[in-house]
Amino acid sequence: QNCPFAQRALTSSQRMDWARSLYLDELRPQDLDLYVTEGHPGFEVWAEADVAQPFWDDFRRARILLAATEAINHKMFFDRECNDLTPYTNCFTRLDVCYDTTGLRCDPNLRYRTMGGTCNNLVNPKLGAQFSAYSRLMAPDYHDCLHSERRTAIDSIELPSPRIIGNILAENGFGIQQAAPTVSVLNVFGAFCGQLITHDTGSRINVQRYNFSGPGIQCCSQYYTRRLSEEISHPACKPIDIPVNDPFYSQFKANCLNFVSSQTTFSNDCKVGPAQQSNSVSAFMDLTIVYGDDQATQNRLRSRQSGRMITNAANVLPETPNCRQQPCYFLGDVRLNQTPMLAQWHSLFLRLHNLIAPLISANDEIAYQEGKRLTTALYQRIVFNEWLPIILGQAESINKQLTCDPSKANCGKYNQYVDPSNTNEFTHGAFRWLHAFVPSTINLYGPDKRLIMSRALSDMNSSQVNILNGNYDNLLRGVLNDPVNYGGYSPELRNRLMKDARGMGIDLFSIDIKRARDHGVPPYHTFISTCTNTPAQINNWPDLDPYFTPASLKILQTIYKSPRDIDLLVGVLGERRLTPYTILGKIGSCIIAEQFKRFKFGDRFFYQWTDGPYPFTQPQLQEIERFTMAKFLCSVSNIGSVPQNAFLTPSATNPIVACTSIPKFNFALFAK
Ligand code: HEM
Ligand SMILES: [Ca+2]
Repeated sequence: QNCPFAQRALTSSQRMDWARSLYLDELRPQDLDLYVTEGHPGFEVWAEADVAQPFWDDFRRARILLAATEAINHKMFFDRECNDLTPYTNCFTRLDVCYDTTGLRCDPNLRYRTMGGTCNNLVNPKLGAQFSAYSRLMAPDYHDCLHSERRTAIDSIELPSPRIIGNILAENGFGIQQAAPTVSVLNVFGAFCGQLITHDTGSRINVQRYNFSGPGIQCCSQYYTRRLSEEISHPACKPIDIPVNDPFYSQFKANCLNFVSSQTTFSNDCKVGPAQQSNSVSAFMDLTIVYGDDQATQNRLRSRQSGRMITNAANVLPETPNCRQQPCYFLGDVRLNQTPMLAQWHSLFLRLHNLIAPLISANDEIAYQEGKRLTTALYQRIVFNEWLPIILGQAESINKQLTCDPSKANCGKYNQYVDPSNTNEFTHGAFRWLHAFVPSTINLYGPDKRLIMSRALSDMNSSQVNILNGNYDNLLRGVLNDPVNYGGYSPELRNRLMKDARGMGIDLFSIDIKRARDHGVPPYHTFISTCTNTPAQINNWPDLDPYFTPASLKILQTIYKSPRDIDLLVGVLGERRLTPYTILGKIGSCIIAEQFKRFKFGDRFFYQWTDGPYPFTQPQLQEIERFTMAKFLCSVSNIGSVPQNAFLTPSATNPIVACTSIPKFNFALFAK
């Protein structure tokens, strides 16, 4: 290949200069007061988890690679369409800074998944593994082709502030169309299942000081009255502007919301190019939220007796006093203390594991590994066969081979060329749409359906250990009974999330929109051609008629200058529903279905595969296919009765059934 600039390959000191010019990972000690401290709204988000040294080194080298790309870009090659680099990337591939995947020796016959997801894909053992990059369905849309935020299609001026977009949408219920109330709809329990899958497969982290775990970066002045000037703020700062007349924040005179760019890393093909964000957990649906991504976490969680994992006296989750809100729980994922509903989902799997493991073997190691394998299989089974048909619609889910009956239909097979990574468009775009359906209040009901407690979302996390330890079944009844919220992002999430003592919190909607822009997620219209399989030209507002109702289009026109500007999530929230009963439209369901295809066909250890190194036997597989969420809940709680389909609100078509009428899972088939 002709590499016209090869002789100009960057020396290591030049690369360091560029890295310094970006200045993203080191700060002077005197800048320390720029960090968020306890008591700030959103402290929980900005105070980051520990990152092990080798990953820090990766992050730093990735910045150098990006700096090199930037230098090439400025001096030589990109056009405005970001096209020109592609033919030359091979000239720059081995900048000797990428991690070495050849150093990973994978045993193709290994019976169990590795910690953190390495060696699942034998062609590229890092694909989908902890700390690899989020992948993409489309080329990123950065204004400078590399890392800066997208701008309007019309005059290349900044897009409207996410807060202003949120304020307009809030007045219009976020454009969300109401489902027919006469049928069962997704319940709160089902919404939090989405969050569980999210946390299993994705976790971006903010840029932080190099090799330093502590408070996160602050981009606004104290009390959030203004953004810090660029000279004194951290280069990773991208604060969100709040209008002075904001209906909520004006009472605090707050004009700035903290926002820090995500940590970037090497692209999965290790080539020069635009910024790629790091995913700090394994992207596989392998229950890393329960078992952890690394050996140290796993060791901390195992009891070393009959394969069981440790738990607290109430058999909810292990507790620790060493946390920001004391006491709190711990398990495989650090985010579990966000709400009792999320913690409870973790607890359900912990209980299931502890029920299964001792029945498999008396040998601790065998019981643990086999218990983990079966628990993970049962999780995949309920997500693909019960949860997805509700989210995507039964027909779509079957059509895409996501939901299937292995004894009757062709369920497809593992494909090593399917990239299992989590895509930016899914995690930082479409899948956050369920945030809009989280209710503002959570209710707890006793066995006699009596209301026992009703709590605003923003008041729950500080006392969640009390709530969950004492009210396990009451909380479960609440989330199973109550429907999701159809009014759009609730004020609890838009104003009071992780609030400070004054009651001022952060705005999840603004963060979601800003995050997608920070990650280069392209706007809504770019997905139309791919998702509809027909070339679509979206140049004028009427071109969007097939995708939005006239009322929704009118709102969008008040927000954006061009139909080519619409943030992906805003489009997904407002687009026409596929059927009156689904909560997604064409583009949203297309992006989500594509991701679940990757989670299934890109996972060498997916439970249905019969040709892997260690498949389930036919009788075992048949028993797994008989597992349901209702059976799961009856096995690990004392609620006594459940909605037949536990992800849907009870109704005439989804009656509440007694646990005694549900056949038990035959664990004997799995004994070793
Ligand atoms: C009370 C409920 C919830 C709260 C308070 C919450 C809060 C958050 C926060 C603070 C973030 C990080 C935002 C950022 O800095 O970019 C986040 C990320 C995310 N949330 Fe939620 N969330 C909730 C429920 C859900 C649910 C039900 C879903 C269902 C799909 C969901 C999906 C996601 C996704 C996909 C991400 C991105 C994860 C990643 O980093 O890979 N969340 N959420
Ligand atoms: Ca995982």
